[in-house]
Amino acid sequence: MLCKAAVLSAVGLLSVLFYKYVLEPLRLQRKASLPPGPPGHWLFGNALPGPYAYRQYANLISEYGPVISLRYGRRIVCIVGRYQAAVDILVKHSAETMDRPRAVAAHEIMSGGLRVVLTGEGDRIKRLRRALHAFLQPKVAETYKEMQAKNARTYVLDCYHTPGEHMEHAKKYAASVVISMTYGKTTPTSYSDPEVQIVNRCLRRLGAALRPGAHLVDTYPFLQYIPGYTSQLRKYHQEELSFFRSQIANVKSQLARGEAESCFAAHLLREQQNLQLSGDEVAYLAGAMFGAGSDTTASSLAIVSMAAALFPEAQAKVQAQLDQVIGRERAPTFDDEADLPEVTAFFLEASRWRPVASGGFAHRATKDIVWKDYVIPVGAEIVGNHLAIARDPEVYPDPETFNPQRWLDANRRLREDLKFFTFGFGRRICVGQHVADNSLFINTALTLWAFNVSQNPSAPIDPDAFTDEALIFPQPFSVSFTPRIDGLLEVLKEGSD
Ligand code: HEM
Repeated sequence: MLCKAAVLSAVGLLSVLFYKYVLEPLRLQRKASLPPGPPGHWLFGNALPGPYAYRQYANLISEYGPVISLRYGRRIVCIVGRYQAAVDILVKHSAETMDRPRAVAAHEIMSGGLRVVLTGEGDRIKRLRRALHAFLQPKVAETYKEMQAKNARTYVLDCYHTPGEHMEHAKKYAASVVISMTYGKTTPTSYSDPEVQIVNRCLRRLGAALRPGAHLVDTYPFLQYIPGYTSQLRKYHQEELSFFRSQIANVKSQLARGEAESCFAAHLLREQQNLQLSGDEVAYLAGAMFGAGSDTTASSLAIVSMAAALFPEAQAKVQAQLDQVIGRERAPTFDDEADLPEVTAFFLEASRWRPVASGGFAHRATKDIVWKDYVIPVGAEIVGNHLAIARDPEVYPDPETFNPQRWLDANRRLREDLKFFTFGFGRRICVGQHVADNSLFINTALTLWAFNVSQNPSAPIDPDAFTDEALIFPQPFSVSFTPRIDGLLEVLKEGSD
């Protein structure tokens, strides 16, 4: 009797697996309405892309059209690679594309389901984003400007003293700003600080877990129930959680002593009831700020320096405006922003030329989405490929050329009608975009005002040498920072008093 039941359960299980992993992929394969894409194996679908996937996808967009579809086993992935298609699919359908695909290893196990950037549609993401908005919306972002300007001056001084370490200085700037905002730490944060090293270790593990094909449990979630199979991933989660909890505990005791600086963690603790957040949601939300805001900003600053060195004529145009508006007796500040459209145009173009989130972050369709003659089926992953969109020749003519002037109108003012998706799409757009834009403005203005940034003739820059990660970073490169201001150190010091 027992034996018969066991056989029946085994047959039942095999039928379910056969349907899920053989019949369902075939059904999806036959769906004539999917956007076009390269042919794949009848059962397994397309081969995983290998290194520099974001470049390969951008090439497929040039070959097959603005939206392509690929199939990896049961997963359908649609890549959106042109501006208007991104507006049509990811902006106009933002309610149906705000979900994230399931990430068993990276999110459910390694992050305990708590990491904001990987959280799917539902009540939790609404609560988390509401809490983030309250702290990062444009009006509140204004209040960080003074701290950002102070750190930007330190960045310029650091580049002056040790130009060979300019990328470390960019990382120090970004880490200092985000840690000051999050935990209220006011002293500069070095990348070698133990706390930063712990967060970076966790982020590296996360990045590795997010690589397609990294963990079999993502394809076969039932594996997580095999005792011991995911114990390493669970250990990583415990390590990260206890670190995030310890940071919150520090702020809690500062609050109890009445010594807490005004910061995101203090705000979350004070408003925890209203925001309806659990203790661990608070810990992870604060911890996630570093992951989301640090390397993104640091990489963007390094790309600005790279572009300045590679394109001296574009740099000179910004400096001409800086000389005219600011002169050389004082340093630019946030108050000058409206009068310095060349500065903004320069960093907007740098962010388009080498988009930090080149591959884009995956969204997931919660309904069938009709686009032109195609249907993106419910459950499909939708990824806006920033690199391909940045190369859309209809929106950015001559897209390979670095040309900040494309962002300005005939009156040399910033164009209202030209946009790029540096910060992503729809209801998952980056919540830190205002803080990030402020960082880019003040650092670009101060750096190009203070220095002529140039290539080192003995070490020419390779403009394509970038890391192969979810957030791309330039490979180390050398630049010279030649002061253009007499008494630079004194002028910088005067403004900061
Ligand atoms: C130049 C710097 C930055 C860039 C290029 C950038 C880019 C992005 C992108 C592309 C996304 C994903 C959007 C999508 O899914 O479509 C994102 C999400 C996010 N960003 Fe940023 N970001 C930057 C700075 C920051 C900063 C400074 C913070 C916080 C202080 C921040 C916090 C976040 C958070 C919390 C999310 C997750 C939002 C969600 O999944 O709902 N970012 N960012």
